[in-house]
Amino acid sequence: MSSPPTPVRTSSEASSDTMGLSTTMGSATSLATPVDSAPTSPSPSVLNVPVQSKSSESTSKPRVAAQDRRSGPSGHRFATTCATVDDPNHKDQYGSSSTPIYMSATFKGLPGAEFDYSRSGNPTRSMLQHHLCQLQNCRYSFAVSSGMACLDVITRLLKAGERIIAGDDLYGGTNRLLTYLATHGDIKTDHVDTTDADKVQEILERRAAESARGECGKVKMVLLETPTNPLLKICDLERCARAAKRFAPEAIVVVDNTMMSPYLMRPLELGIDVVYDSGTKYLSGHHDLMAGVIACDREDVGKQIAFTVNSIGNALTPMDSFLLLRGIKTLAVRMDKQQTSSKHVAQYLHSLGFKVNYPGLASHPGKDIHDRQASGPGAVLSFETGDKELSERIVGATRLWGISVSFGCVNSLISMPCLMSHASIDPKIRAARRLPEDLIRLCVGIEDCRDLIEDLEAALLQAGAIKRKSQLSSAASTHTGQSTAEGHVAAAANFERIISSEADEPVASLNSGLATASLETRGGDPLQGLPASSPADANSAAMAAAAPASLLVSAPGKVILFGEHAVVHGVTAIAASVALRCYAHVASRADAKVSLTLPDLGTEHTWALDELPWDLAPSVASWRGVHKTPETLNELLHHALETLVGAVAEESERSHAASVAFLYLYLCIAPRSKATGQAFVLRSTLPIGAGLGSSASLSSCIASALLVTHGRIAAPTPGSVISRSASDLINSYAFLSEKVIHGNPSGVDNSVATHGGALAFARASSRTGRRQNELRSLHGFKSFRFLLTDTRVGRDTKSLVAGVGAKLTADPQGIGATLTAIQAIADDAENVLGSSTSRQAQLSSLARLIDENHTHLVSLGVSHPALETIKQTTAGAGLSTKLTGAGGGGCAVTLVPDDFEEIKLRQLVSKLEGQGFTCYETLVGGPGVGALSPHSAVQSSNDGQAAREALINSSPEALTAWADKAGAWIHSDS
Ligand SMILES: Nc1ncnc2c1ncn2[C@@H]1O[C@H](COP(=O)(O)OP(=O)(O)OP(=O)(O)O)[C@@H](O)[C@H]1O
Ligand SMILES: C[C@@](O)(CCO)CC(=O)[O-]
Repeated sequence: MSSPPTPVRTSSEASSDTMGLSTTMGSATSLATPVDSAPTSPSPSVLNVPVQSKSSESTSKPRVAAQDRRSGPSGHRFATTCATVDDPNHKDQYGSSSTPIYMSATFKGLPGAEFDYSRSGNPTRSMLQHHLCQLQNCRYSFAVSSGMACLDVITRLLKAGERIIAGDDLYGGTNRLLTYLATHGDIKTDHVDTTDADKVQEILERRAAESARGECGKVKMVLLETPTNPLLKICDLERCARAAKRFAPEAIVVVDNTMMSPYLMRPLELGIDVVYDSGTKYLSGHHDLMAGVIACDREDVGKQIAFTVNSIGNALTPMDSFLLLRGIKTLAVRMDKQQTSSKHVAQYLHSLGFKVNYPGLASHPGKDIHDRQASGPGAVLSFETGDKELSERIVGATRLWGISVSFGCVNSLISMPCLMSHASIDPKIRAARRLPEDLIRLCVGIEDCRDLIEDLEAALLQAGAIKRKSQLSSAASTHTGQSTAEGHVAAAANFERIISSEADEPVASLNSGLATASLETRGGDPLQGLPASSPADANSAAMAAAAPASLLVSAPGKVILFGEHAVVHGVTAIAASVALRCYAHVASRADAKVSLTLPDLGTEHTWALDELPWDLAPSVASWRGVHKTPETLNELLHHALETLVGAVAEESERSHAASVAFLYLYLCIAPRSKATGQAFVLRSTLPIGAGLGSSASLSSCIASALLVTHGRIAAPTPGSVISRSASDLINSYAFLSEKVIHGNPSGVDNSVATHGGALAFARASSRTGRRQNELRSLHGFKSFRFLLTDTRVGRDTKSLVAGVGAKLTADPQGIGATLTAIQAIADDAENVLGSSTSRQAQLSSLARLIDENHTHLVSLGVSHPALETIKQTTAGAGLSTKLTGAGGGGCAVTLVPDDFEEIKLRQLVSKLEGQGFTCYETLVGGPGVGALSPHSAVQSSNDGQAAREALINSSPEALTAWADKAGAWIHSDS
C-alpha cells in the first residue's frame, strides 16, 4: 500500500458549511460548485458528478446480459466501469494509479472547504461513492459501516407510528432490527410473503384503508429483497413498487440488493426508490472488511440520508473505503466465475434429487420474474436434505467449503442458516415462515468448480446423504477422467440420494440392527402415485390396492429390568414385554376427514384432510427402493401439528402429545394423493405415564395401523406372521412417534412394544463409540415372575430424561461413572440369564442386581418417596425392587422368586394397595405388535364396528378379555 499522498486541493473544492454537515460535494448536481455558491443547508453526501441519469424507459427493459450492461457517463460496459476508478473532479496530484487513503480525521483549511472532518466527508470515501454512482446509474451514493448500518440509516426516514411492510424470509439481522424498531420506536412491520405481489398489494390496500380510518399509521416503507436469503424466493420488484406507489404513495420502496450486486440487478431502474447492498459481500468480495452502500436517485430522500449518515457518524472509514473500492474493480469478473460455478453446483445437487433453491434452475418457480429483472441467478443457492442432523454432518464434512456466515467471498462457504445467519429468529417464527431447519446454504466462490463439486460429493458420501450406485452401473462412468465441471455434474449419475429424512441405514440400525430390504415393505412411491416400474413396485402397488379398510392392532407395554435412563446415553438396557397392551382400531370414513378418538383421555379430534399441512410432510419421492423412514423429527411439521392440534381443542398435555404424534405419523405414512377418510380409536389397558411404556405401545399401534391401511406393509392374512422387515418398519415409525411424545427416547420401549419378548438393547452413541444400535433377543426370561406396583404418582418421562441429560452435562465424570456401573449391571444380568447356573443362583443374582441398579437410579435423581416406600415394603417381605421406566413416580418392579409363597404375595399386595398403590402381577416376554385376523367375526362384520365399540366402551380388564376372544391374532415374527 502506498503511503498516503498529500491530499489534493483543487479550486473546485467547496468550503465547509456552517453546520458541519457534509461538505464533500457541494451541490447535488455539480462537483465543481464554486466556493461562493456552496450550499448553506445540509447537502447530500453524494458524488456530484453528472452521471448518466436514469432513463425512464429503462424501467421495463428486458434485462441485458450482465457483461453487456453499460454504466457510467462513459457508457462503458459494466466490467470496464468496475475496473476504471476515475473521478475527473478529484484527480490525484501525483497521478497515483490507486486511490490514496486519506487517513486523516480532520482537514485543515478555511471554513467551507470541501473536506473538514472525516465523519462528514473524506476524499477516499468520496472516490468510492463517486464510483458507486457510476455503477448504479444514480446521483446519490453513501458508504457506511455495514449492510445493517444501511438499514439503520434508511429506517431513520420513518417516524414513530409509521409502518413498514417487509418480507417474511429475511436475513436474521434485518429481522432483529425491525423487531427492535417495533418495540423501541413504535415503527411496526407487517411481514408478508413479498414473493407474492398480490399479498403485498393486499396488505398495502388494507393498511391504506385502516390508516384512512385512523386505525393505524401510514405505511412509509416497503422493504423488499430478491432473491430472498436463504430460500432464494423471487419478489417481483416492479409489481410491488407499482402497488406501493398506488396505495402508499408516500412510502419509499427499498430493496436489499446484496444477493445480486449492481452487476446483476439495478433495482433503481425498476422503479425502486432506495437500494442498499451489504458491501461486505460481493462488492468487496474478500471478506476482509465490513461495509454497506446505499444508492438512490431521489433528491429529497438523498438529502435526508446524507443528513442522517453525517449525524449518526457511521460513514465508512478511509481504509475500508479504499479496500471496498479495490474489491469493486473485480466485481464483474468474480461474479461471472462464481455464478458459472453455482450453476454447476446447483445442477449437480438437483440431479442427485435434492430440493435445490436456485433461480438458475429451470425448475425454479420464480425464474421468469427473476430473469426479467436481473441478468443472472447469482452465486448463492440452498438445498434441503430432509434431516437437520444429516445437514449438520454434511456441513461438518466439507473441507474446501468454509463454514461461515455471510456470502459473496472469493472463497466458497457453506452454512446452515437456522443455526447461523438466521439463528436470531425465534424457532417458532422460523417454523411459521417455513424456513427448513435442515436447509444448507452454499455461497460459491472462485475456486475450480471441479474441486468444489468433488469436495461436496465427498461430504455427502461421508455424511450418508448419497451412496454410490451398484458397482455395475457406476463402473461405466466414474469420476476418473472427468476434466470439466460439466463432466463432474454428469458424474452425479454414479450416485443416488439416500433420502436423509427417511434414511434406511440409521433407522434400521436404530431399532433393529437390520438394514433389510423386503418386498413386503416396499413403499412404491405412494404419495407421488407414480406408476409401478419394477417387480417390487408392482408388489407394493398390489399391497396398496389390497390394504384393508378396517383393522384392529395391538402392542404390549414393557418393563425395564436394568438400564433405564442410562440407555439414553448408550448403556445397555434389559427389558421385556408385559401382558398389558394398547389397541388401535381404524375404519374408513365416508367423508374426507380423519378422526382420532382417545377414550382413556376423553378426547376426540376430527380434521378435514385439506386442513393438514401436507406441504410439510416428508417427501417420499424415493420410497421406491429399500423402505425408508424419517430418522429425525421434522421441526417444521412438528410445530405446525402442535399448532393445528392446539387450535382445535383445549385438551390435556397427554392428549395433545398423543394427537400430535398420531398426526405426525399420519402425514408421514398416508399418501396425500390417495388419502381418504379414516376413523381411529386408540386405547390402553396399561396405566398411562406409569413407566410401563404406554407411549411406545401406543406408537407401535399407530404405526402399524397406518402402515397396513396405507399399503406400506402387507395386510395380515390368516396363518401368516408380521415379517421381521415389516416390524422393523413399524418400529422405525413408532420411534418417531416416541420422539414426538417424549423428546429423547432411547428406542428401547418401542423396540419391545414392536418386537415383543425380552431383549438387550443399546443405542448408537457418541459417548460409547457404538456406531449402530444393537438389539439381542434374550431367552429364558419368560419364566420369571414380576410384581409391578404403580405409585399412581404422575410424572413426565420427557422432563425426567432431560433432567438426567442435564446432570450428565454438568458432571460428566460423576454421572459417567454411574453409567459405567449400570452398564456392568446390565452385562452381568445378560450373562446370568444366559448362564447355565442354577435357577436359585440366577434369581439371587438378579435380585442383587435389581437393588444395585435402583441405588444408581436414586443417585441419578429419578426416584420418588412413593417408590422408596414400595421398596421398603417389599424388602420387608424379603424381595428386591427397583423403579422401572422413567421413575419420578410411576411403577416399581419386584422380582418374585419361584418359591415365594402365594399367601405371602397376597399379603404383600394388600399391604401395598393399602398404602394407596396399584399392583399388577405380570408375566413378561409375550408377543409384540399384532393384528386381528381379517377373518375374525368382529373384524369382518360391519367394518369392525364391534371392535370400535369395544375399544371405546370397555373397561381395561373387559377389553383385554374381549380382545383375547375376538379371533386369531397375527403377531410379529420376532
Ligand atoms: N391410551 C392412551 N391414549 C392417549 N395417549 C396415550 C395413551 N397411552 C399413552 N399415551 C401417550 O403417552 C404419554 C405417556 O408416555 P410416557 O412416556 O410419559 O409414559 P409411559 O410410556 O407410560 O412410561 P415410560 O416412558 O416411563 O415407560 C401420554 O402422556 C400420552 O401422550
Ligand atoms: C427413561 C427411559 O430410559 C425409559 C422410559 O421407559 C427413557 C428411554 O429409554 O427412552
